[in-house]
Amino acid sequence: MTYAPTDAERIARARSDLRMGLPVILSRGGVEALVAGAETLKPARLTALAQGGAAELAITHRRAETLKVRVYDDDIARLPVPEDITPRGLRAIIDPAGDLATPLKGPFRALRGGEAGLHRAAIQLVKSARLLPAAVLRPVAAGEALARDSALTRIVIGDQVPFLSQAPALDPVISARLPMAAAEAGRLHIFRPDDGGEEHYAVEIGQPDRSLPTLTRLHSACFTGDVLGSLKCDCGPQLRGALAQMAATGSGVLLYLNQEGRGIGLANKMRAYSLQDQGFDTVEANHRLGFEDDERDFRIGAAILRKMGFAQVRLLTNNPAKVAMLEKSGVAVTERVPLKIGRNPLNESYLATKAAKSGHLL
Ligand SMILES: Nc1nc2c(ncn2[C@@H]2O[C@H](COP(=O)(O)OP(=O)(O)OP(=O)(O)O)[C@@H](O)[C@H]2O)c(=O)[nH]1
Ligand SMILES: [Zn+2]
Repeated sequence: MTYAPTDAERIARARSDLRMGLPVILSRGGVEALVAGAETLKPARLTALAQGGAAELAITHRRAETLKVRVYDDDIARLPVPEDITPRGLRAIIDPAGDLATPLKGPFRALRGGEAGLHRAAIQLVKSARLLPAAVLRPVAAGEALARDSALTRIVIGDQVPFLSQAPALDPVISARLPMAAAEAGRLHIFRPDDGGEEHYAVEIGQPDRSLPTLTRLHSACFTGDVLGSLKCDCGPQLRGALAQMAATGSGVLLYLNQEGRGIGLANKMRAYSLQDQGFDTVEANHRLGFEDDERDFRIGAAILRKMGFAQVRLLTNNPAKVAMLEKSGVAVTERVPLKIGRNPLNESYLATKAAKSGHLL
C-alpha cells in the first residue's frame, strides 16, 4: 500500500496546478520542461521562466493562423519567449480579445526543428484544464529534484499524455427518483470519472426496456441556454423538447454531459461569444481562441450508456458526428430522430453556421 499519487492522479493534480498558475514538470524521453498555462501564469513566475532566454511559448495551429505564425510541427507552433516579456505582451499573443484593437502583432519568428512532443502534451494538459490553449515551457535538467524541492507536480509521458488520450472510466455514484415537470417518473444518475474531471449525469424517464432501442439524447451542458434561456443557441428548447418526447413515448434516457461550450468550458465560450459580437461565427471564434471546432469527447456518453445497459439507441440529434462516434464506441444507433426545435431570429445564423460548417442536418 502506497500513499503516493498514481500517474492518473498526478495528471488530475496538474490540471488544478495549472488553473492556479503553478507550473508543472513534464518529462518525455529524458527531456524535461517546466510547463505553465500562459493564461494563468503570474508575473513573477513568467519573469523567472523567461530568464536566460530558453523559454518557449506553445500555441495551436489555429491560433498560429490568426497570428500569421509559421507552423512547423503539424498542429503546434513554437515561439521564443523574450527575456523581457511582460504579462501584457504574453496576453496579446494568446488571447484574441485584443486582436481587433491591436491588429498589428508580430511579425513572429516560429521555432523550427527539435522536438515538439512536450509542447503538444503541454497544450493537451492546458486544454484539459479548460484554459486558453497556450503554454510556456522552459527546459530544465534534473526535473525530479526540482519537483521534490519545489513541491511541483511532475508527470512522465510517452508519445501521448497517458489518460488524457483515452476516455476516463466512469463509476456510478448514486441514483435517486426525481419527479420533473416533463415526467413524474424520472430518475437522476450521477457518474464520476476516475480522472478527477467533472461528473456527468443521466436522466432516466420511465422504465426503458434494455432489450429494445431506447429513445436517447446526448445533451452537452449549456449554462446560458439550459439555465438562462439564452436566445443565441437552441440548447434550452432541445433539452426540454427531448425530455417531453421521452415522457410522451413513456421512456428514454438523456445524458447531461458537462462539456460546456463544446468542451472548451464556460469562460472560453464567453470569450467566443465576445468574438462573435465582433462579427466572427461560432467556428471562427473557436479557431481564433486556438481551439478546434468541437473539443467534446463523445466516448464518455457511450461509456455511460453501456454502463447503464443501453446497447442500442434511437438517437435524438441533428448532428451526424454524434451518431458516428456512438457507433464507433460500440453503441448501435438504430435510428436518428431529428430534434428540430428552438429556432428564433437571434440564433438563425448560429444554426446556419452549424449546418454549413459542422455538418448538422437542419
Ligand atoms: N464554443 C462554443 N460552444 C457553443 C456555442 N454555442 C453553443 N455552444 C455549446 O455547444 C454545445 C451544444 O452543441 P450543438 O452543436 O448545439 O449541438 P450538438 O449537441 O452537437 O448537436 P444536436 O444533437 O443536434 O443538438 C453546448 O455544449 C453549448 O454550450 C458557441 O458559440 N461556441
Ligand atoms: Zn446552447
